[in-house]
Amino acid sequence: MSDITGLPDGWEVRHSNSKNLPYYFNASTKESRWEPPSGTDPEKLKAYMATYHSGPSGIAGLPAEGKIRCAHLLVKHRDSRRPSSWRENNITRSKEEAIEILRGHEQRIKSGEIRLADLAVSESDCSSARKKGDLGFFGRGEMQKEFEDAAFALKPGEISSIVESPSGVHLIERYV
Ligand SMILES: O=C(CCc1ccccc1)N[C@H](Cc1nc2ccccc2[nH]1)C(=O)O
Repeated sequence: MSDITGLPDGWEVRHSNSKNLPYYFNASTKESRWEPPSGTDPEKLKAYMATYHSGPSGIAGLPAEGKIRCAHLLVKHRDSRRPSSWRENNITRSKEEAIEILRGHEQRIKSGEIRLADLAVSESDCSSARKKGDLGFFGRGEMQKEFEDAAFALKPGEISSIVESPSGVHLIERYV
């Protein structure tokens, strides 16, 4: 059993956005359920939920358990889910062209010439551009899977390689 959550080994608490409710998920068996599994220590679980799942940012602005904070720079292309943005009403570039553009941004960022946040303001096709690409805190289950997996694989401070999602191609920087 996990000392932190009180749940049996392998089980974790996740957040259902659609129902805005916590649910219980076993990553190895892929089981999920609305009620804690048998073998849970109810007092430990109650304390854990009170601390980490009390609201979007948990206690005192700390990220609620399982939440991370990222910024990203998105370049859309004609096959993006929504090939339009604040930058360009009708985006017709190909995915290959989008990747080339993002490679250029990646070189400038990784050489230290400019920060991702400062380039996102003018170059990102996401509405978060006006917030320097900052997406705020999010947990698993809140973003497109390809984006989520890449973001959660980063350590705080790390910048991803080029990540493809239904929205386009991204560079992701994990803050917290
Ligand atoms: O969905 C949004 C808004 C994202 C956002 C989250 C939190 C704060 C501000 C913006 N924008 C889409 C483009 C887009 N697709 C994404 C997929 C994953 C992460 C960020 C993304 N941004 C679009 O503009 O088409």
